[in-house]
Amino acid sequence: MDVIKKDVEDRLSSLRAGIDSIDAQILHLINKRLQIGKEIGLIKDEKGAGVLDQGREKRLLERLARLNGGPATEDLVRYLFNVIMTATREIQKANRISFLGPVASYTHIAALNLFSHSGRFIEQGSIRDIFMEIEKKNCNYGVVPVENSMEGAVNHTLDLFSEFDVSITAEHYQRISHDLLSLSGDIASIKTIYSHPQALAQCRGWLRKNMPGIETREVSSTSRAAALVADNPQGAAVASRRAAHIYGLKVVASRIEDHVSNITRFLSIGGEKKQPTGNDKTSIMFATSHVPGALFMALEPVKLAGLNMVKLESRPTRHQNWSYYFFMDFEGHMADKNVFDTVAKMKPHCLYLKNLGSYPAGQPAVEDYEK
Ligand SMILES: O=C(O)C(=O)C[C@]1(C(=O)O)C=C[C@@H](O)C=C1
Repeated sequence: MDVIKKDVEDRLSSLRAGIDSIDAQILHLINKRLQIGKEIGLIKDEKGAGVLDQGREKRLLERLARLNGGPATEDLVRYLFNVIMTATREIQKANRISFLGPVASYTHIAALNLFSHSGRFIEQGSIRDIFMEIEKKNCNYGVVPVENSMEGAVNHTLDLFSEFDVSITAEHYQRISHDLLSLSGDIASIKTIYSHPQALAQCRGWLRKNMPGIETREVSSTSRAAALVADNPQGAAVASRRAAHIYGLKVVASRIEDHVSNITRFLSIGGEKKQPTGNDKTSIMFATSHVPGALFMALEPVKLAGLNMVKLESRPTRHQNWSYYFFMDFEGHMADKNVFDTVAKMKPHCLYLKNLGSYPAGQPAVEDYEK
C-alpha cells in the first residue's frame, strides 16, 4: 500500500516539477514579449500612433486559433491572449511629461535630462498649466523651475504649490549655458543678435568683447530667437545647443555666458509618492501663527532631531497681509521615523502644514549641460 502511495506522490511531484519549469519559461517569454511590446510602443509614439491596434489584435487571435492544437479551447486562447495584449498596451503607454515651452527651452532640456529622453514631452504655455495638467491627470509628470543660482527662487512656482495638490517626485540641477548660433556658423556674417533679455544680459561681457558694435534685439525666448535666425542668414541667436539641433543652426561660439555657475534647480511634480533611496530630500510648506517666536518654535523640532535643513524660503500667503508661507527642504525621507516624527512635532506650532513630497536628492552638478 505504502509503495503505491509513494509511487503516486513521486508522479505528482515530477508532474509539478514539469509545471514549475514550464511556468518559469512562460514567465520568461511573457517578459520577453512585453519588452518587444515596449519597443513597438516607442515606435508608435514616434509615429504619433495610438497604442491600440484592433486589426493587429484580431489577426493575432485568428492566427493563434488556427495554430491551437488543444486541449485549450478557442475561448481560453482568446482570454489568455487578451490578458497578455492588455498588459502589453499598459506597458506601452509612455509617460506624459509636460514642460514650460517653447521647445528647446531650458525647462525642456531639464525635462529630457530628468526622464532620460524617454516619454512623451508636452509643451505648456505657463507654469500654472503644468500644475493643472497634473491635477487633471492629463500628464503623469510636469517639470518646473524652482530656483536659480543667480536670480533666487521662482516665486510663481512656489505659490502654485499652495493651490494644487501635487507631489515632488525628483529634482534636477541644470546648468544654464548659452551658445551663439547662426545658419552658416560664420561670425563675420552676423549683423544682429537675437535672444531673451535675460540670456543677453547673462552674456553681456562676452558679446561686448567679441561682437562689439553688433546690434542686439530682445525677443520672447531663446528658442524664438533660434527660430528667427533659421530664416535670416545675417542673424545670430543666443540659445541652447538643443535649439541648434532643432532649428538646423551651427554653433558660432560655445558657452558664452559670463558666469559659469548659472544653475537652475528644476522639480518634477506628479501624483505619486517616491520610495526612499537612502539619499533623499523632503519638502514641506507651512504657515505659522502670528505670535512672537512662532517660526522659532516651528523649527525647533528640526534642530532637536538633527535634521539638515537645506533651504528655507518665505512667500506672502496672499490671504492676509503680512502673513507668510514657509517652504522648507531638508535631508531625509518622510518614511524615516525621525523625519515623520519631526514633522508631526512641527504641526502644533503651525496654522497649516503640507507635505510636498520626498524624492531622491539631485546632484548640483557643474558639468551637466546637454550636448
Ligand atoms: O503589434 C502591435 O502593434 C503591438 O503594439 C503589440 C500588441 C500585442 O500585444 O500583441 C499590443 C497592442 C496592440 O493593440 C496590438 C498588438
